[in-house]
Amino acid sequence: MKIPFIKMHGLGNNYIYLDLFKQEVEEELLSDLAIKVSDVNTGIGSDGLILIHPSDKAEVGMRIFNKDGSEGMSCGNGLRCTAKYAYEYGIVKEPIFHIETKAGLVEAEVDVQDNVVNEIKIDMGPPILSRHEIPMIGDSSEKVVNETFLVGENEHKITAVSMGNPHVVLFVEDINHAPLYELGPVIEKDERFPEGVNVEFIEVVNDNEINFRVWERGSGVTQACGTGACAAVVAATLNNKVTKNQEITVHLQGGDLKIKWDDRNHVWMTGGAEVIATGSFHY
Ligand SMILES: N[C@@H](CCC[C@H](N)C(=O)O)C(=O)O
Repeated sequence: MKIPFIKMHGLGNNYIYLDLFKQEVEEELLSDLAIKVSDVNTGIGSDGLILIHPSDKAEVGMRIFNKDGSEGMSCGNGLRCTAKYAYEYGIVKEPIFHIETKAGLVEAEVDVQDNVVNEIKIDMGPPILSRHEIPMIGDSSEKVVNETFLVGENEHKITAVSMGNPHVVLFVEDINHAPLYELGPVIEKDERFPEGVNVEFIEVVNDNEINFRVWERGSGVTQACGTGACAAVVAATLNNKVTKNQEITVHLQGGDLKIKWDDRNHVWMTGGAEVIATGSFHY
């Protein structure tokens, strides 16, 4: 079977995208297909698979599968790439439209010059802060802010935020020494997070800037995570390290995102998206 695809990235967070407006792929194949296309040696090489699909709730829908074949609920970088594709390939005609994800609807606005989408702003909606909704095991339904979290005998301080998908944020002094590979995979699979968790390390540079690294649930280290950058700004605000309702530049490994948690409790993400290649995957 030959499956037409487009490969796109948002700040280096790269996925194989399938346009389900033009083709059908059986549901039972999707998890395995994500694993196969992501393999850098025997596949195309990517952080996972994203489906751009017709929706009865919005102009366009998006589903994300991680590298290990697990399905995520949302993907910030994937949303910007989906928005770019939807506009440039004529699925939508207006610059403001909605995208359906498993976590709900988001609003996208594309900035277009000469029919090319340069920048995309997404209203990611309100962050979810109650422990049970993240979900994280524990007695109270309070927010998880600067909570002591034991890994073996070592104490860490965590803040947990869901942007439709679960994130845990840890503050570090120096981003270049963040224990990504040591703590990332351990916290991702910790039993206190029944659905697993994405793990972010952030260094607050000043009131307007954050340095960021991520270990993603189901994909490991990636160059960027859009929902993670939103969670990072929410966590930094909850810990009084940045001010609410102002735009924060998040420096990810693959580039910068502008994130704002506004007074209406919505998180806004603004950044770019790029096409890498098109082709057919032989499955
Ligand atoms: N890279 C994404 C998030 C992808 C899903 C995540 N790994 C999960 O399982 O929740 C982003 O840009 O947000």
